[in-house]
Amino acid sequence: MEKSQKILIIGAGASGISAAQKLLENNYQHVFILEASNRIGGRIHSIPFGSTGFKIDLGGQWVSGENDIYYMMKDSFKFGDSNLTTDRKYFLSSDNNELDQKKCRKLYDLLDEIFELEDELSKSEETFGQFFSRKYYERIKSSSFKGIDKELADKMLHQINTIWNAYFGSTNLDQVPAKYVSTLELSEGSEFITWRDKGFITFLDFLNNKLKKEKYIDIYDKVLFNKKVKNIDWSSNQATIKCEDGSEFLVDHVIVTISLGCLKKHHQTMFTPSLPKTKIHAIEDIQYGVAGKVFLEFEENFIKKHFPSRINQFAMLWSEAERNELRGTDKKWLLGIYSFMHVDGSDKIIEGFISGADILEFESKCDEDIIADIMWMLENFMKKSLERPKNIKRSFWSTDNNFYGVYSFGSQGNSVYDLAQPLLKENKSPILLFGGEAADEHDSGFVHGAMNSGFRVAQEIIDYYHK
Ligand SMILES: Cc1cc2nc3c(=O)[nH]c(=O)nc-3n(C[C@H](O)[C@H](O)[C@H](O)COP(=O)(O)OP(=O)(O)OC[C@H]3O[C@@H](n4cnc5c(N)ncnc54)[C@H](O)[C@@H]3O)c2cc1C
Repeated sequence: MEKSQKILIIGAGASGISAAQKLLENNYQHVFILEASNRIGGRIHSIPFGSTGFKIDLGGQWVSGENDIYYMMKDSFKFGDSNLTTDRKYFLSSDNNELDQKKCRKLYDLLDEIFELEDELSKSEETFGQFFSRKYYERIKSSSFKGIDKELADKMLHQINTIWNAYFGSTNLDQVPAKYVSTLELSEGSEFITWRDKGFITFLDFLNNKLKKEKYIDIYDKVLFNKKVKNIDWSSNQATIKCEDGSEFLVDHVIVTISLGCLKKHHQTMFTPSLPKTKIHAIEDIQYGVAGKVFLEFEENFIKKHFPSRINQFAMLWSEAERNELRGTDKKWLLGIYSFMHVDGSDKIIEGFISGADILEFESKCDEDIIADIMWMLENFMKKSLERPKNIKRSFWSTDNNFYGVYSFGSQGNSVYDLAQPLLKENKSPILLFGGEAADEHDSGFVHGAMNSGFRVAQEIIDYYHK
């Protein structure tokens, strides 16, 4: 049975494509997507890089554990694994001393150990920054850490903080409540399952191909590109959507999947009438983070050439004095790089993941300056002159006004639930529905959270008509 209701989805990211797939699969014929940019994927952005055409991911990259995406695709796609384990990570210091890697790894492992204190985290009134550093210094007083000097411990704490900040998108771990961390659910299996040379876009292509096979419908044909929505008038029984280019649409249901960053920035002008107080409170309460990535392609396998065998990731440990010195310069963004890692399936590309506070500095510099800063740092830490990369590619999530950042974090109380609630007309018809990663109660921040939020909003419409 074909269903005639007009459904408009705003945003062609993982959430919007998943919502469209489910609705089209359920015979809703009049489904279309307005997308502000000229591409599918949103915060999934897989692009060919370097001389081999290998696809890197500037946004969502790893399937984090054996989650719903993994199970959906494991029989049809051969996943890889980045194997970013502690025993394959190498730590560098800029003074002349070779660091004792065993000691470094022992300290580094506290990253997971303290994270696993779920019960204590859930009862704590501290920020995660306070909780983590308190536990960290308590732990290293124990006899098993005998012989580890304070300076090394301080350097490692900075490295671990950088990783956590990149993970949450925070600029400072005092933004993250300890309680919130206790609510995070990790799936079984590696957190770094990869798409090898294909990129995360493979997942959206998979959803599309599934529908093409079942219903002969191409979801991508349903996307209208370069349509930036300016206003959604939901005062009548149907909603009127106005785009920046002057086009207008009259529909029965609107599914909003734009990033929390966009909602924070635009909700006041985007909705007529304004959103209810609980929704606004949720938008303001859930935090939205920043982070970045830089990919470098070298002539040779950089890690293999300069590090012991089996190493696939290296990190810079900065002393407090070095950090203070760098903070006064335009190179301060380097302090946010938590490591450079190999990219599964490519020998010549390395990837740096950058957290926080100085991301705007990173995004505002030109490629040549970014390379110069990185080479300055690497030569300083590795104490030799190094070959320059032949290609660079990096992300600009924070300054891109279709995103304003990377992912949501730190919600407290009922905010995610409130954000996810549909807004109903008097006849109980859900006129405004809210998807997007930030509106997923279990896995916000992740692609599988975005996917599930898309399936959820589609189901809300299906259920309404089913009743
Ligand atoms: C650097 C980075 C690394 C990440 N790493 C991982 C990872 O390894 N694993 C993982 O699972 N997740 C990761 N994520 C998170 C994951 O990518 C996102 O949670 C997910 O892709 C979000 O999907 P979405 O559909 O909710 O939103 P989006 O992908 O943001 O989709 C929303 C779409 O709306 C469009 N839009 C915005 N405003 C308007 C408007 N006014 N009108 C019309 N269209 C508009 C945007 O252009 C966008 O295409 C990462 C994200 C980033 C940025």
